[in-house]
Amino acid sequence: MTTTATPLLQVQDLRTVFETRAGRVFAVDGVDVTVHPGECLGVVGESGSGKSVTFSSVMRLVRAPGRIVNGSISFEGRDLRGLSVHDMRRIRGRDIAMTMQDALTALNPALTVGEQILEVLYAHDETLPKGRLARQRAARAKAVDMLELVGIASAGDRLKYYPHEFSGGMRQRIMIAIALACRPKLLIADEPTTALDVTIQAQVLELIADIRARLGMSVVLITHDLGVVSEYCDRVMVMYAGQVVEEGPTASVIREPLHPYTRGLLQSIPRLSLRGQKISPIEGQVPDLIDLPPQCRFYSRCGERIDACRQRIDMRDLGEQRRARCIRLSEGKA
Ligand SMILES: Nc1ncnc2c1ncn2[C@@H]1O[C@H](COP(=O)(O)OP(=O)(O)OP(=O)(O)O)[C@@H](O)[C@H]1O
Ligand code: NI
Repeated sequence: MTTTATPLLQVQDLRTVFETRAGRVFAVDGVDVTVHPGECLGVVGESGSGKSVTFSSVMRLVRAPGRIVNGSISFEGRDLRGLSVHDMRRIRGRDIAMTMQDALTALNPALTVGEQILEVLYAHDETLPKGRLARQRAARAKAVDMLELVGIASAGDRLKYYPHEFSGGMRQRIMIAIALACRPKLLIADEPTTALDVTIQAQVLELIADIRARLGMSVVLITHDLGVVSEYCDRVMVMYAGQVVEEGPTASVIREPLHPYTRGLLQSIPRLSLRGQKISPIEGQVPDLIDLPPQCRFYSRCGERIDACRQRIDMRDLGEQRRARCIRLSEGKA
């Protein structure tokens, strides 16, 4: 990966809102994302920070009452927001695939896993032969390959199983198999492991890393776990209350976090917090995303706040691919 290469995905100033009875929820509020070819980008932040909505917006899968109100989404230089529904469907599955947070609801309970993989292949795989029988045979062979690739034994037989006949970990693998069926250039994995026990978590993550290396694809890994990010991601983007608050190469962000929120996240993880430091969760709650005052969104929870934080805070470019949204950085301390 070189930083000068044209990005695979570039999102600028994305805003996605939900119109609710209580008011307009600014779920994603001015988010920029860059994913380079071949890299793995980690996206972290507490529950409700806008991680899933950001990437559902990229896939144009946000449902009413949600909608994208601003921003550009460019994939290999093509503007995804301007594509027809038909063209967008071709991009999904073929170029970009996303696995959803909840595998059980994301899979269709009424179809066998084989049928679900075949559906994707028939819709997107242009390398399948034309004749009906040859096409069926080739697609089935590919479906078996995909299940084997994600480590499911007796794949040929398992094609006939329904989603509920698999364990949670297996269902995540199946979702990954479906996502990878057309060899996308970008895989967006939304919390692929939260529901799983530690051993299976590691297996699923190793699997994604392995396939990424073999297929040369880019990965966006959405997770609560900075430990996972430190192990698997080249760069990390930290989200808080609908905004990106810090971004940079993983090793340097973990070694020297610039935003107080990132420091808070690190201190709440036993295996990453600095030795001798007390492990402590961040106190307080994420602010209500309706009627946000123009001030640092972390203000109420920040131990380092000053009066000047009560104004609009922009992202600052700090060199060496580091960016953070904290006014105290300009004072030379943060
Ligand atoms: N259907 C909806 N209606 C109203 N608001 C919504 C809806 N879906 C999401 N939101 C708002 O968008 C915010 C961001 O949600 P999102 O799912 O992106 O968070 P997340 O960072 O993925 O959290 P988690 O880690 O729990 O998955 C939520 O806090 C919520 O306020
Ligand atoms: Ni989410």
